[in-house]
Order: sequence, then structure tokens, then C-alpha cells
Amino acid sequence: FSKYQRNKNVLKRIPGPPERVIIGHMGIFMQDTDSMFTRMRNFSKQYYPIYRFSTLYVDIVNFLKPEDIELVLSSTKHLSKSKIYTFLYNWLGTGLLTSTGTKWHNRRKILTPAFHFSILQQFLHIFNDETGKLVEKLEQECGKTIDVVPPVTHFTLQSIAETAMGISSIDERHQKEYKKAIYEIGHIFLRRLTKPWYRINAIYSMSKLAEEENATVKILHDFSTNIIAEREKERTTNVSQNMAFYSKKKRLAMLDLLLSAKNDGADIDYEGIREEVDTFMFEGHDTTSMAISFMLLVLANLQDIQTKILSEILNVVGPTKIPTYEDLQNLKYTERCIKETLRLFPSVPFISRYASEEFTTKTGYTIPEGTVLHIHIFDLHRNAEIYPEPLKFDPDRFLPEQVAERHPFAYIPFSAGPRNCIGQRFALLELKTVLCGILRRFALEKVDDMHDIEFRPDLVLRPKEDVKVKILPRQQTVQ
Ligand code: HEM
Repeated sequence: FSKYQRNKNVLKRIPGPPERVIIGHMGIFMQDTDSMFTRMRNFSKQYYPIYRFSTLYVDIVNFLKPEDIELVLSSTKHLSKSKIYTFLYNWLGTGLLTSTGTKWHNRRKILTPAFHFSILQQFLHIFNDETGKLVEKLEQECGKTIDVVPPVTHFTLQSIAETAMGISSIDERHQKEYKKAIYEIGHIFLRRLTKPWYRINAIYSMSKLAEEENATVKILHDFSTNIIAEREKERTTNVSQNMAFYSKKKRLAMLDLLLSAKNDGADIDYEGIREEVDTFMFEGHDTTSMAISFMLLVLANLQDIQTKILSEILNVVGPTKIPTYEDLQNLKYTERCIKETLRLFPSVPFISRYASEEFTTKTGYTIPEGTVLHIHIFDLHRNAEIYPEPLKFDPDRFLPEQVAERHPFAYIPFSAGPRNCIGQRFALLELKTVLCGILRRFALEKVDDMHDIEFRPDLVLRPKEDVKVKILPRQQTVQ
């Protein structure tokens, strides 16, 4: 890399000379995607608090300071996602994650009630049942070291299918195919991203990679189409039971809400429903799966934290009782540990927007319209200026008095502002439920050091290798 100024208008210090500009030559794109994650971390350190990454075809400004991040995320002007999200269109269409403008606004309005707390309360028994099944599965692994990601992913996939989609279960074969396709689509996305010539649709569509993408998307779409068909069948054959399931206020879970909206003539057709099913199946299982897996890794590493969480669970819920919604709300220490896990291991490590008009950052740069804006959640959360000893796992960082001292945009695992994560309360509830189930039955022991974990670039924060934890039967002596 050479560090120099390319286009004075793109990133302009006010006052003073332009700086902090990296020009990427083609060499970077030819390198393997493996080192990309580490390279991004190095740039963030070297060029903090803001830098421009410039290539032949795009200018990206990278934001690392909460004050600047707030400007982007809280604004109603920069709500559009950047061009890289268009690489997901073949699979996700323009569902809630990828859409813009009126379409996004209307969909968000339709879908928000599906995550109301009265709906989430009704999901709790599903989280509890699925936790029971996960615990049974782990029981067979007692005494062994396992990669926790596969069983946890099975749990989160089953949970999102049963809750948001209202499906009773997904058979093992379809689950396997779907999980494999999700890994593949992430890999294809990355390979396309790092090859500039694949930005030109005409070239990409003739490539071997596009062929691979189409085959993978077919598997993913078959999966979502089956879910919709199954739910439609269940709705017509089981009307009275369905009505009893939902609250008297007639709030519906996600897929039922969309099917009803379509039947009532709202502006959504079958394709529209499928893009949301694809979006929510993915966002609703992969993010939580990584969060739970990293949480188990942290607890296996830090016995004192594990003991304290278990102690809180035993005091608030008890040794065997199935947790109620209220119990879970009272797990305050556990919640702080979940937050600290998502600080160190944010399931979505970066997000990207498009500047729809010129603005000036708090750090003093003019960002012209059309610039791609990258927000590095991973680096923000590990910034030593904001979080002293950033690698230290310290749940007290989330005590109200400590939170009050930080900038509100210093912690954004669920993004923030109008386009924040619609599923964040769903995720917290799921995480707390599964922790209750696992920690009361098993003691987790360290295998790998949590700070030795290396990541690979993907749609979510993924480890390069397994997340290994040793599972032992718990002697419930902690009080
Ligand atoms: C620990 C778990 C989770 C984390 C860390 C997380 C994080 C995020 C982040 C950072 C975004 C912003 C993405 C962007 O701007 O590109 C987002 C958006 C979104 N999330 Fe989550 N998420 C989690 C769980 C969930 C769950 C459980 C669901 C669904 C049940 C969900 C559904 C969505 C959707 C649909 C969006 C797009 C929202 C919009 O643009 O209006 N997420 N999530």
C-alpha cells in the first residue's frame, strides 16, 4: 500500500491537508481472503479514527469513532445499505436487511409487531423445549471435547423455524443442506467481493462462481419455499389451534403476519414473503448461533464468571425449574456477561451504508454524497480509549453507572438508530434461556484460549477453526 491522497473531494480535513488515505493496488485482491480480517484490524489501528480506502472503482470511508458512527446510524438520510449488499440480492432479494427507501420502511412497519414482547413471551416455551433437546444431545458428549458450533446452530435454526416461522420441525437432512449452503454462500460472497472484475454483472454472470452461487441459492430457496408451504398447510388445517396460540390482541408471529398481510391485500406478494423468510431464517439463526458459541467459549475460559452466572441462575430460577419470562428478565449479571461477550465477539463485525448526501464528520472530514461508509463494530468494541484493557472480559462495564459514562454509540452489537436489529430482544431471550439449560447441567472446561481464536471474513463473525469446549456433568454445589 502507499498512503497518499487521490481525490481531494472524497475525504477532506477541515482545516488542513487531506490525509489518511490508503490506495489499494490490485495485489490486495489477489491475496487469499484468509488474511483479510487481520489486515482490516491493522488498518483500524494504524489509521484510527477514520480512513479512506480507495480502489479503482470505489471509495470507502471507514468509521471507528462513536461520534462519527452516531452521525451515520442515527441519521434518516443514510439509511441505504452500500453496494456490497447487492451481492446478496440473488439469495435475499430486497428483504428487510437489504432493501431501501419506501420498501424498507413499509416492511419494517409490517414486521415490527412480530417482535413485540407479548409475542416473544409466547416463544419462550419453544426456546425452553429446544434447550431441553440441546441438553439431551450434549449429555451424550459428556466428558468429551466438542466443537460447540454444530449443536448450537441446530438449536438456533430449529428455534427460529418454530418461533418466527411457526414450523413444528425441520428434518435433519434439510437442516444439513441448509447449513452447508449458508457456509457456501458466505464464501461465495467473499470471493466475489475480493475480485473487482466480478462487480460487473455481465462478467460475473458468466463466471464459474456465479454458477456455484446459483446452485447454492437454489438450495436456500427450496428450503424457504418449503417452510412457507408447510406453514400455509398448517394454517389452513389447524385454524383454531393457531388462534389459541397467539394472544387475544391478535398479534401474529412473523410468517403468519406476512401471510395474513398478503391475504388482506397489503403490498406484499409471494416473492416478498420468501425474501423475508430467507432474511429472517439467516439473520435469526446464524447471529445467535455464533453469540451462544462464543459465550460458551468465554465461560469455559473464565471459571469465576461461569460460577457467578450459575449462582445467579440458581438463585433466580432455581436448580430445575423451567425459567419464566420474568425469571429471565431478572438475570441481570447474566445479561451483563452476554453484553460483554457481544462486545468482544460481535456476531455482525461490520456494517456498511451509502452516503445519500454530503456531510461533515465530528472528526472534521467532509464526506461527499455517494461514498461507501463502513462501520467497524469489531474495532469499536475493542478500542482501548473507550474500553480500558479491551481484551479483559469485564461484565461490570455494563453496570448502569459505567454505561452512563460512555458515548451511546460506543456499543452497537445490534447496530443502532432506525435500521437497528429487529431481533435483538428475541436474541437476548434465546441466549438467556439456553444458558440456564446448559449451565445447570454441565460444567464447561477450557480447551483453547479465547484470545487465540482467529476469525475468517464472512457474513457473520466466524472462527477459522472449531470453537472447542470440554463438557462435564455439573455437580450442583454452587449457591
Ligand atoms: C446476537 C444476535 C444478533 C446480532 C448481534 C444481530 C446484529 C444485527 C446488526 C448489527 C444488524 C444491522 C445490519 C446492517 O445494518 O447491515 C442487524 C439487522 C437485522 N437483524 Fe439482527 N442480530 C442478531 C439477531 C437477530 C435475530 C434473532 C433476528 C431475527 C429473528 C435478526 C434479524 C435482523 C434483521 C431482519 C435485520 C435488518 C433490520 C433492518 O434493516 O431493518 N437479528 N442485526
